[in-house]
Amino acid sequence: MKRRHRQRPASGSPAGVPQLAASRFHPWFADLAHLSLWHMLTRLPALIATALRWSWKASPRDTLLTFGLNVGAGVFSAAVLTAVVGILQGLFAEGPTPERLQNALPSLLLAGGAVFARAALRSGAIWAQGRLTPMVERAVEVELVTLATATRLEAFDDSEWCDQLHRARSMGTSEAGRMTGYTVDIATETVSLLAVATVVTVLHPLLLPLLALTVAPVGWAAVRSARMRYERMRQLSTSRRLQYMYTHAMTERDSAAELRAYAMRPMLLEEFARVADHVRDAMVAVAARQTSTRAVGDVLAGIATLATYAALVALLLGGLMPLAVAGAAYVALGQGKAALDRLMSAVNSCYESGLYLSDLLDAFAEARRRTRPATVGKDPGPLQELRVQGVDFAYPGAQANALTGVDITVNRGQVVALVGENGSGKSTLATLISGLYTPDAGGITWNGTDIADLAADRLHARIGLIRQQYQQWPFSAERNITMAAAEATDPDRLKRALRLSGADQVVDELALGLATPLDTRFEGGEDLSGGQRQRIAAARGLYPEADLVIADEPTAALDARAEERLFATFQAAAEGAAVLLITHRLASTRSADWIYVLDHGHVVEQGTHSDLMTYGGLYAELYGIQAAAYHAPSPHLSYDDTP
Ligand SMILES: Nc1ncnc2c1ncn2[C@@H]1O[C@H](COP(=O)(O)OP(=O)(O)OP(=O)(O)O)[C@@H](O)[C@H]1O
Repeated sequence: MKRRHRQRPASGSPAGVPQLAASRFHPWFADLAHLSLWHMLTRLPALIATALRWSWKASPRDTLLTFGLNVGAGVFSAAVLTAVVGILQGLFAEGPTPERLQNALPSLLLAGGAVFARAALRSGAIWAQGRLTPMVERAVEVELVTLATATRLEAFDDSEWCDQLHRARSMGTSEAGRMTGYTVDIATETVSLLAVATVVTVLHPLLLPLLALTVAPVGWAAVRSARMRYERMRQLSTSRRLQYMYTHAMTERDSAAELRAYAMRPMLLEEFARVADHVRDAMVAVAARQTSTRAVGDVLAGIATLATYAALVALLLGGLMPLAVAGAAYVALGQGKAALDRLMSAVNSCYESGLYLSDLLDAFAEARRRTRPATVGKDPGPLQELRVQGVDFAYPGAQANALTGVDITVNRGQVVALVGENGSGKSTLATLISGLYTPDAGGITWNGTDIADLAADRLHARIGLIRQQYQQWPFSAERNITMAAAEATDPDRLKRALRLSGADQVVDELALGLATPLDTRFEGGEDLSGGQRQRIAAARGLYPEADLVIADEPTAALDARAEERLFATFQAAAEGAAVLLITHRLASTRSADWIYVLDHGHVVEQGTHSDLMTYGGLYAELYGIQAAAYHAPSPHLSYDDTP
């Protein structure tokens, strides 16, 4: 028996509001809040390489253009700086003014040309990057949905995988696009900084250490302030999740009716206000710390700048540096500081985005691990016999098995019923038989071959599934039944499925008939009643003309006439196929060829209706309870029929 390991709840919920379970949604915030610059710089190359690989995959041409043009623009920035040095040297040289102007003219022309070239390259780079970012986003989004939809169903019962996928979907794909921009910024600013470093070294060897002195506090302050941002995100992530949950519950259509019917508004508003106050207080507290750290950074940067300029003046007064060089150094140091500021910001952002990108790539790898190719395996062939032998199954993280040692057989031409009380394992068994879950022990065979060895796509094509919890897709009524593109629809099969399920009456009442979108968010979209939805779901299961129809509570929402019609359909369907029927309506199991009774995941009884009634066990008891309800005397009505 499996044991569930409960996670300790995360702190961060305001008093009086339920504690949220620990979030795995923002695992990076804690790391980032304690990050050292060195750690960041050592991991950065690998993250940048990953971003470049995706950019290249998305569009080699735009990647080359984006980086080439940006780096080119950085080189022309260096040319501008060199020209400025030339201009200053020309202007501050000895001699009459016209001569000095003439000396400065070539540098002036060079500066003008370089500024023009830089602007042209920047425009080109912005255009190329504007194309590249959506291409990268598209590439990762397509990869994500391609891989996520191929994973096996049980992956979605694992909350760790669901969190990982949610994170990849909501953060990874957008951050992957941004990462390209940050990588470009790092390349551009590195070129600018190298250019400044080269120019100042040429001007005077002492200027390079002075440049380093000026920029060090800027770098320190940038890393500190980023760390505080992460710290704030970490502190608030639980409250933000709570806020999101409450906002969702108070503004969505699904919860709107209950919110009003149960007069939940005051209670929800009060809890929401408590969470909002908590967020506000935390923000205010962090803002104070952030301001003081930023002030320290600014003061240090100011002191360093003053020291640098004092050193420049000292060099100037000591006759160690001509005035023109000092002027150029002043300009260069200012540019170097600005370039480093931008570089540090790009490094921070790139690192953060890179973590989400690596998270996304981990999700890709995890999805591949959880996938079994649908097309690999044998063809199941028409069903003769389906056997479930000694099957055990537990949901991931569940305390107990949902099924233990289950044996059942379904033969072609039979209607086999699964009955049992709530939670006894009927739906789980149906899901295993349809090949969506894999048993932990035992096996399920289709004509003697384990279904794990069959091609999943061909197996699914032979099974018509009417699920207990069916999804109404934001598609037309037709596509909600065929689950395929319009051009792939088989009109005869569609007509048959509509007739057998009773969905024909539903479609007749829709304004646009089969073309009506079953979602009011679409133009002409309509909503269906619970029973109408169930008829559509039944038609979906009957459309494939399958060898095995698995019907899990197919009539729970149907009216008496529709229910009778659907059960008759199953009887008829069984003539050419097999039907596995799960139902609590025991009147309809009387005519089943065989009945299995499940209790706490075990098959506890089996036989025909009369066998089980004679046996006098759980089935007879449940049947008796239902029958008694129909025989019970009523002041207004009296039924003398059994169910
Ligand atoms: N996705 C899931 N993750 C974890 N446990 C699950 C999941 N689905 C079902 N269970 C558990 O497995 C057991 C069997 O559930 P199952 O849905 O198969 O019962 P059932 O017989 O179909 O019930 P009902 O008559 O209410 O539809 C129950 O204890 C249930 O709580």
